[in-house]
Amino acid sequence: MTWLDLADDAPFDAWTLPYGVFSTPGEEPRVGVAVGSWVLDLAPLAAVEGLDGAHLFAQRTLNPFLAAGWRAWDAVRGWVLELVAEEPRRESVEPHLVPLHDVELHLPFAIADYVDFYASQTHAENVGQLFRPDSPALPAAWRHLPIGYHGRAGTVVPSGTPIVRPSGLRRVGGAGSDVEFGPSLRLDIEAEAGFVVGTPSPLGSRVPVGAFEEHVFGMVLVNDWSARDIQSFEYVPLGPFLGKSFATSVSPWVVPLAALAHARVSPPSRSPAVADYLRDEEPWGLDVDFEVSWNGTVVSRPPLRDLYWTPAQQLAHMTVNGASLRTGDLYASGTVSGPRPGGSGCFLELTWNGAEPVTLADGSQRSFLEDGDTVSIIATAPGPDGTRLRLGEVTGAIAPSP
Ligand SMILES: O=C(O)/C=C/C(=O)CC(=O)CC(=O)O
Ligand SMILES: [Ca+2]
Ligand SMILES: [Mg+2]
Repeated sequence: MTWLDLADDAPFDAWTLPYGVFSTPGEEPRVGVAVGSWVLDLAPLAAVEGLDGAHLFAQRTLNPFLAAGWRAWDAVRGWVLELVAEEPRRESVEPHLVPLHDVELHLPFAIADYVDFYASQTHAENVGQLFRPDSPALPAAWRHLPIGYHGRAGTVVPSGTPIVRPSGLRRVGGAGSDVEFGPSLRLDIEAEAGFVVGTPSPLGSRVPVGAFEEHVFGMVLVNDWSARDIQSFEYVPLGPFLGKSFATSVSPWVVPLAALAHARVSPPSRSPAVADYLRDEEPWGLDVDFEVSWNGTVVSRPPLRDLYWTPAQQLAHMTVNGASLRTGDLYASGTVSGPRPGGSGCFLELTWNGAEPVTLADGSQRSFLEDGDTVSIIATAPGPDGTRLRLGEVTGAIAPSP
């Protein structure tokens, strides 16, 4: 399938071909595609090949390429697939392969708006029980529409950025205790899939479920860091605010939707029947498996396939009121927690709000994040011919409160 010599443990294969922004010492950041253990430097290669639109790659963000639309995305992916598949191209391609370990990776696109959903039924039921023990586990609207909130686009950071422990007002001793200001004592993660909008839509128009592939370019891995103590004190009635806006990490490589063709599955059946604008004819459930490591110990494997609302429905919902889309909009699935044990997408659920700490490989116990802790989230999905694709990694370490 490729003339490249790909090690079994290489970060990527010759099919996923994710896009990112990289730089080498002394050179400007620019667009590349990851293949095996290399980055394909697209701008000079496109220039050599006389490709239309080579300028889209000599850029510090993916946004110009994202804005070029789905025909351009398809054409460039087709070209890159040829480059790595056809032996006669080897001579012209090889000079433009940069070893991944020699590059610095940047935020891949300038984030326009950031939305976060709440689409995992298991997660919503668990958080409902923990935060609102006297109410039904699922909010009344949950099965009718994909519940979400608007996050803070300016604090979306690339994988590897240190996460400074946030401070805020919270009740240290639980319900009824005094309100105190200080560093969060319940700092958590949320493993999510993020979807990247390429093609914008005008204000006042709706994007139907069926137009998902025309507007959304691809997927990133997201860690929506969450300060549970700050969040649970502040969130009624407007939802998450400072408990989540301090940082959201994304993986540096954007996996095009086209690479996920073999991962598509039917979403779970829904009852009651969904409103017309949310009806999905094409299955956009995704069989992506996440793996969450805490200081190197794998603590959970959340599955995306059970997500109640697909990214296609989330896009239709975000725009049904006429809200416009912009190139670079990011919307995340919501915490991915599977219905079976071992599938928790956050530590709030994994440790049942700290009541059931986990033991890491070094023997230490954890309920929430301590300073110096590192969390890494990776994901895989089915690829062509029974292969398993690696979809990258999002990682971050906790820095102490200043
Ligand atoms: O139910 C709540 O009050 C809060 C829920 C969350 O913290 C989850 C959230 O950010 C959305 C998600 O990731 O599923
Ligand atoms: Ca979230
Ligand atoms: Mg966040």
